[in-house]
Amino acid sequence: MTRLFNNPAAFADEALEGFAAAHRRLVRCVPGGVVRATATAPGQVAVVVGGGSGHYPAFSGLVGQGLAHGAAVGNVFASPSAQQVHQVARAAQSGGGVLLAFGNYAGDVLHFGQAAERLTAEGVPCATLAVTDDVSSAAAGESQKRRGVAGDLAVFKTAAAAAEAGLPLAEVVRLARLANARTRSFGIAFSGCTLPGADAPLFTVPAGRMAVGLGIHGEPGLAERPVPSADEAAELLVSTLLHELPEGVESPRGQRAGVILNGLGSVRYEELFVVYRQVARLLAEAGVETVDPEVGELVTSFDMAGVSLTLFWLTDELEPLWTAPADAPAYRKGTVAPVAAAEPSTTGEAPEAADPDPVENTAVPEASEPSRAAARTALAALGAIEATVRAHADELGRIDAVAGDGDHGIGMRRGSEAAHAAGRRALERGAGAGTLLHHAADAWADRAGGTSGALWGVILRALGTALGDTERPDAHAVSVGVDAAADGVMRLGKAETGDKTMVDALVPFADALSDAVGGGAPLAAAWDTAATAADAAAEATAGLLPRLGRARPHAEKSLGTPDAGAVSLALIVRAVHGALSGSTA
Ligand SMILES: Nc1ncnc2c1ncn2[C@@H]1O[C@H](COP(=O)(O)OP(=O)(O)O)[C@@H](O)[C@H]1O
Ligand SMILES: O=C(COP(=O)(O)O)[C@@H](O)CO
Repeated sequence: MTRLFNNPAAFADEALEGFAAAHRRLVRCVPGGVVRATATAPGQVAVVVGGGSGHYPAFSGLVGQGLAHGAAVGNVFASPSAQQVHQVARAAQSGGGVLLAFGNYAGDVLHFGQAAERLTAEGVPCATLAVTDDVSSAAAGESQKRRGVAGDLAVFKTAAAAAEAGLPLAEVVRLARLANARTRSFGIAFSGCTLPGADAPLFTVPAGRMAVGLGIHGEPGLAERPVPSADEAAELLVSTLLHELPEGVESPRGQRAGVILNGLGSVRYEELFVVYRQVARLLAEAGVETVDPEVGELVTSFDMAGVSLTLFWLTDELEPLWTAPADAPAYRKGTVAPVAAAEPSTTGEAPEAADPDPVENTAVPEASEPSRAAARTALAALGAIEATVRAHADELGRIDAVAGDGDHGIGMRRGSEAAHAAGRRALERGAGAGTLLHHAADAWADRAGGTSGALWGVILRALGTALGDTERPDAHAVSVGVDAAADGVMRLGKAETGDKTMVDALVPFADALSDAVGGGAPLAAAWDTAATAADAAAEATAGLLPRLGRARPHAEKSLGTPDAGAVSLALIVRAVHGALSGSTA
């Protein structure tokens, strides 16, 4: 239970503010997250990590000498936005290029990927790496689908120590990839976590049982077993990881391994040590030499009662990177060489150099009167979207919690509120429909983060591009925009119909709209027909098994429950129909 909070929606921002105030010697806040407060050598590669809040010390607590140069910090259990990642990377980089490293989650992959594209286009060499250490989240042959959990630390530490040693970006990336390929984690849980403001945990485990194969976002485990003794828990963790050795490790005997026994949030340190006692014995029996083991909370999930074990199979070149000194708020090792506090100039960018507010600082292109009239309708539609998302936020969170992380309502609410506010400011400045929707798109993606934030940004941007600022948009233009939105979502998210995502509501909606418009129906009537199709299609996702995203490892659990993103899309297009019916567009 998270007991101390003010406004749950502000929890992540307020926690970050307090964290930075407590660790001023080591970190400083920049828009989007934190960077080192200490100077970085010019030309050094910057390792920028990040992810959602709720996992402390991941990710902000791992920023400091010998560890990350910056962390982009998202909302609770939601990836930071591309804009946040970009801002943190600009502030952290010092001329040697940037490695963006994060756990392999859909939202992180989308947003860090977009930020990387933007940095590269600006001339900052940039690479990305998604950590995939969780053996329970996909089979060994599909390791690229695995989630990133406590093995994040092994990969981040390797990359950062390589950067600190002055290696160029290509070498830092190679070593970080090698570390990822040789890191495996597995966990168990006794109870789920409760998000700030929520009145129930994201999952529960019956008394006397434990969940096996946990995630770090309150995803339920993949199986249940009786609660073991500490020694039996150690046996399960060790045997599972020894069962799946990485390529290049034929047998555990004679190997050297970094070890992380990680508490997920409410397992006490003494309990961890009792378990570690047996972990160490079993590894020794198997002939594994442990190197600098870590026992403590390294990647948490609020107050979740759980434990995970990570083995980082070392090589001669990885071991010195694992044992290298570091000084971060939540991770200290050895003694780092003293360095001066960072001057804005040593980070390559002034810390205040945030991306300008797109609405306040971008010239609003001239728009025709018919397009400004359409912009008023678009704003009314954004208002209707905000209202319907607010009214259904709890329900969307509950649907998402069945097999996902329960944050869909929170993210959609943040995004829709920001989009409506940005649209209002754009209209006040005389924007046409296209520009208004572009501003709303950027605001949604930036404020919401997460998978749906990136995808709703794509939807609104595609619509804005189709409507433009000069013509009076007709039903055909709107339908073309919706088709482009569906194409854009599938291109970015790589989901197809049948994967149990929002695509399963968006594509039928786009097709039905296009058919009705092609048949001569006026926009409001065509939209009505299409919204009905989207509703039916969203309901029908209850019968699908997820093949992508957070829910995929829990496919069976999600059977019988519709996809949260498909449901929110159907609710939204129904609400927009109300706004269109009242307009002359
Ligand atoms: N690759 C994808 N393509 C399209 N939609 C996706 C994809 N992955 C997930 N989604 C949609 O995103 C929804 C979850 O959104 P959100 O709560 O923001 O996710 P997360 O917390 O996983 O980032 C899912 O219900 C699904 O509809
Ligand atoms: O939840 C996280 C990011 O994944 P999403 O797919 O955006 O939910 C985050 O906590 C781990 O980085």
